[in-house]
Amino acid sequence: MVLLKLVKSTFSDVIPDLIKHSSNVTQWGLQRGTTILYIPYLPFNFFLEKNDLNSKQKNVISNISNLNKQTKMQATTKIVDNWKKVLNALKTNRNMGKLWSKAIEDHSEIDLEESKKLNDYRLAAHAFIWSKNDQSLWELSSKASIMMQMRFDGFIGFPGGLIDSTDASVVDGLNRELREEINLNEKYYITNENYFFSSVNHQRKIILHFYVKEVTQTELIGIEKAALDSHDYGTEVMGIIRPPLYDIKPGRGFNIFLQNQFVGNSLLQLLKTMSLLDILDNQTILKFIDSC
Ligand SMILES: O=c1[nH]cnc2c1ncn2[C@H]1C[C@H](O)[C@@H](COP(=O)(O)OP(=O)(O)O)O1
Repeated sequence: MVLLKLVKSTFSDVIPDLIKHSSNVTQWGLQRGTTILYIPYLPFNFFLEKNDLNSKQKNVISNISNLNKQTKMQATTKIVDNWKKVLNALKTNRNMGKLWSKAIEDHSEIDLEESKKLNDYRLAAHAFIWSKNDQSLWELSSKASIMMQMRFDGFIGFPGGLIDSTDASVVDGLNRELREEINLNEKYYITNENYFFSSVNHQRKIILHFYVKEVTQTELIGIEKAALDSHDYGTEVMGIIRPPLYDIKPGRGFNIFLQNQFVGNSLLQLLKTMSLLDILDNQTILKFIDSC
């Protein structure tokens, strides 16, 4: 990390546009004051292929590219460690209900290719449809609006469902479910590019695929309104909800929402996806769980 600080101060003069921004990453559990490089979205090859760079500059970019890989690995280890703390807090928090700690024990993450080998397992797929948020309530704001639903069984979950043998693919089955449950317009249909991660429950022999679709705030409101006309509205789907991501003191807001009952591993899917999309960092998630 110290090395990276050095790199930043030395090289930022050489290629100022390469180092877009550096940040304290306390949310990843690194010590305050630690600086890491935040590498721009453009791939390094983009810079290496630029004709106006001299060989020294290209060398610098190659070195930073290698450091970037190392930094990512270190940061990922920290994220994974912190994620374990989140899982542990979820398991041990008494206010979150026995059902929830069982859900965490029963589900584990599985690689997509690995999951294809479990061919006697049922498949289900659910979607995290969300937008960045530009609305605020008094002085409170949240970074995102996320679509979840109150189900017929009193549990909260994401729209989606079991994949049928008649569905041409997982994504086709998911879009069929989204049509039935939330009347999703086909222009928002999920594609393989929206795939995020998969979980498995070996006891119940089911694989849960999870997809993420970002839309604009206006589009999300349109999707929510259209859901009222869905086939399943009022029967399987009792209402569309948005998790209130607010941090309201004392102890109100998202931590109250966390005390609901969530179907399958949907709460894990919610927290993990918010963490990966940087909607809420792991430290904040831990704080919310601890204040349940
Ligand atoms: O949002 C969810 N996240 C993870 N797992 C979920 C979610 N919703 C349901 N489930 C589990 C529960 C079941 O084992 C299967 C399928 O349930 P469901 O979505 O109710 O399926 P149908 O609509 O009946 O096809 O996934």
